[in-house]
Order: sequence, then C-alpha cells, then structure tokens
Amino acid sequence: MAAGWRGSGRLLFLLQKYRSCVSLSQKVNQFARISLQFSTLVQSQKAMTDHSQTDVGLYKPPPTVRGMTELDRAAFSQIVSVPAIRIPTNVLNKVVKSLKKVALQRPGLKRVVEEHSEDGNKDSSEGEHRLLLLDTNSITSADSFGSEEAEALKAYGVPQEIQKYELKLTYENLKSEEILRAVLPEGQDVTSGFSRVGHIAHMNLRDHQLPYRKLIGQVIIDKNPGITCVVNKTNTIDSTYRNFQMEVLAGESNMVAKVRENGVFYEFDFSHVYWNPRLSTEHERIVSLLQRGDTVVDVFAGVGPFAIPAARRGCEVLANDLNPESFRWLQHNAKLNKVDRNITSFNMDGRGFIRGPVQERLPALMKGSQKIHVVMNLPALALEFLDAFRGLLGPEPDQSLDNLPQVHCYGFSKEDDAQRDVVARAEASLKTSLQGQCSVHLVRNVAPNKEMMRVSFTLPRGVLYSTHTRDSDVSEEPNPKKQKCENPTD
Ligand SMILES: C[S@@+](CC[C@H](N)C(=O)[O-])C[C@H]1O[C@@H](n2cnc3c(N)ncnc32)[C@H](O)[C@@H]1O
Repeated sequence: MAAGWRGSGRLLFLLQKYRSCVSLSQKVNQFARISLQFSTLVQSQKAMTDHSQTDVGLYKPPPTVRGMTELDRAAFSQIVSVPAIRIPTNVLNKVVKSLKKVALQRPGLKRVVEEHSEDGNKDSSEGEHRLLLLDTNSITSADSFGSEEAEALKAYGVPQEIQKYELKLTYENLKSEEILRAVLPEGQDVTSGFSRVGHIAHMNLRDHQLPYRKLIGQVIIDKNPGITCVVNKTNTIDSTYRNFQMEVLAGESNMVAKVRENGVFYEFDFSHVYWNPRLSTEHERIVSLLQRGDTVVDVFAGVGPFAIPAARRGCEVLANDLNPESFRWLQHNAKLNKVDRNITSFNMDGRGFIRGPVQERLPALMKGSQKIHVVMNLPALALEFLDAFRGLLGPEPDQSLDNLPQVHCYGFSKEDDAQRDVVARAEASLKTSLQGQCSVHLVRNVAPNKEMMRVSFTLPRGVLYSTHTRDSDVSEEPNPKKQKCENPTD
C-alpha cells in the first residue's frame, strides 16, 4: 500500500512537471518521457507486488539454491503444505468454477487431486470426493473465503473446512522470475526480460547478473516454448552495420532466425545484420502510406522490413544497404516472399546510392504521377545524409518534373525539444528551411532522455536544383564527433 501511495505521488509530480512545459513539442517529448517513467513505475510496483506475493515463502525455492551458477533442476524440489477443500465429485466442476479466484495456480500443477487417507493410501470413499488445492496467499483458514465463495459452498452443500495437503513442488512449477530471484544475490535486480527474434532470446544483462548468465540462459529456454537459443549482447558493436556482438548463453548457436512481421516472412543471420522487433509498428505505418505503382527508395534497407512489404503492395523498390550480409539477406527475403522482380537491390554507401542509381532514375520518376517515397532509417546518421540531395539534379530547374519525392528520415535526439532538434538538423543538411513543410513523429522512446524521431517532408525543388552541392562544401565536412554511431541497444 505504502508503495502504491509513493507511486501516485511520483505520478502527480511528473504530471505537474508536464503541465509546466511551455512549447507543444516540449510537451510531446515530456509526455513521452512521463509515459515511460510512469510505465517503469507501474512495472516496478508490479514487481513489488509480485515479490510480496511470493514472499510468503511457500512458493519460494529452497534457500540452498542461492548462488547456484550451474543449473541443478532437482535442487528446486521441495514438499510444501497447501490448504485444500474437499468437494463431492457430483458438484466438482461448479464449485471449482466458483472458487477459481482462490484456487492454486502454478505452472504444470493440477489443482484438483485425489484425496488420500492418513496412511497414504487412496481414501476408501475414492471417486466420491476430490480435493481442490487453494492458494495460500488467499486462503489461510476456513474464514478466509469471501462472501461469494462462502455462498457458493453453502449452495452446493460443501462444508467450509480446510485441510492440509502435502504437495511436491518442482523446478517445473516455478516461474523464471522466482527461480532467478532465488538464485541471484538477494536484493539485486532480477530482470529476465528479453527481445525475441524467431527462436533467439536476446538479453542485455547487467554486470551483477553476468556470473549467472549461463544459468539465466537455460532458465529462459526451459520456461519459454519455442526459444532454443539465448544470447547476451556484449558491450561493443560494429557501429557501421548496427549489428550486435553477442555471446551465446544457452542452447544451439544457430543464429539464422526466421521471423514474421506484419504478415511477412524474413530470414537472416541475427549476428551479422540489424533487426529490431520494436520497429514493426513504424514499418507498418510507412507501408500503409504506399499505393500500388509508387516507387520506394530505401537508402538503409537492412534485410528488407520496409522494402519487402512495399514490393508486396505493388510498389517498385530500390533497396540499398552497405552491409554485404544485409544485402544478401535482403535478396534472399525478396525471393522468399516472391517479390524479387519488384526490388532492385544495391550494396553501396547511402550517399553513393543517392548520387548514383537514384539520381539516374529520378528524372523519369518525377515526370510520372505515382508517388516517390524515400525512406532513410539509420537514426544515428541519416539526417546528415540528407546533404546528398543538394544539387542532385543540377543547377537548372526542369519545371516538367513536378512530382517531388516524399522523404521519411529518422533521427535520434537527446534534446529536450527533440522535434525542433531533428528538424534543425535536417535543415542544416539540406541548407533550406522546412518550417511549415514537414511533419515530425515520435517513433519510440529508445532510452531515458533519448527519442527516435521521424521527419517527413516533400523534398524542396530548391534542394534538388542547386549549385550548392554537397561536393562544393569542402569547408563543411561533417564533424567526425557527430558522425559517431550511438549505443547499439538503439
Ligand atoms: C537501423 S538499420 C535499419 C534497417 C532497416 N531499414 C530496418 O528498419 O530495420 C540501418 C541499416 O543501415 C545500414 N548502413 C549503415 N551505414 C550505411 C551507409 N553508410 N550506407 C548504407 N547503409 C548503411 C546498416 O547496415 C543497417 O542495415
């Protein structure tokens, strides 16, 4: 209860902080942060509640498992005494339904059992009665039943009497969080959360969890059907291709994942390419803007989560990625989804791609009426890559080419006003104002104080036709510090 009040107080404080923000964009950012902090608050309160529930001791594994680094499943077995109620078989189903809130619920455990006599043999009245096992957190004595349950018992003629039942609890009956809380050092955070990529569970363990990493990996496999490999991200990444370096904690070391996102199938080697299940909504959002016959230019395509669904929708796609492995899996996924005819793929640097194959095709596309969408999802750097469009079609505007491309460019921001920050960076690269001509979307909160944003706009004619090409900016090479990629978790 006290935790609940503390939580509400904190929420009130956060909301007051939100009200005091001045600009709309600040409010958007602040609101996103408050939502995150609030959800963290709710999660930690939930964790507290769960903890207090298991704290009664009954479902706690034996204390001897504390500090275990190699999983010994048998060490988790124990006999516990649980409350039970004796129910005639002719009303069993109805009574079990009425008592479902207070019945024992444990993975892999039957809650209705046969009764045994004192000597351990089956009761002589076998077949006439069964025992319903009850949850010790709800029922400790015959008086613990609520009024509805008590009424149901009376109506079915079941005596409101509690007896004890000796129950064998094993590793199989425990939840992963209960196992890890019993094993890891007391009082330290037990996070068993992971991202799922096909058969792979992808974890980001903290330092204090590392000595137990093999055991944690095995527990995740045991408790999550379909997971056959658990990896932990190690602290370094290949910052160019945005893939993680990882250690296999448990299970097979097969890194070729098969996933389905928004109804589309993908296969890829997770250890060599970028894949983030948290982007599925954004992928879908962009794809929903597309019409059959549109052209999609995907500058940082990865293994195809924009390109493949766009091609399936009937668009012509130019898809590029610098990582040879992403390029290979992109082609594989195009074939897998039978859209390889609609996708032309490239393995180039993004700027070279824009100033080469895209430049060649753009005039013809801009003469037509079907939309041209340019997608640039490399949030650590893409805003800076917009300079590649400057002077792309030369200095002389051709008025017959009036179908200007729509650009969807992603960027991370740690600024208080993330919206203003990403627009200002896009404007600096394009060397033109986008005021009133762009929309900005919060894609997701990546970390506390770090947002992934999308700026969408029609590429200004004055940018495409300009003497001010990127190549003429010798004195304006991007600051190498700014070019550095951000944390791999993003
Ligand atoms: C954040 S991932 C996005 C992949 C995919 N579009 C998605 O939404 O999941 C960025 C991709 O850009 C690629 N990349 C990095 N630097 C690049 C560059 N200079 N030119 C082209 N692609 C690049 C990486 O290999 C990676 O696949």
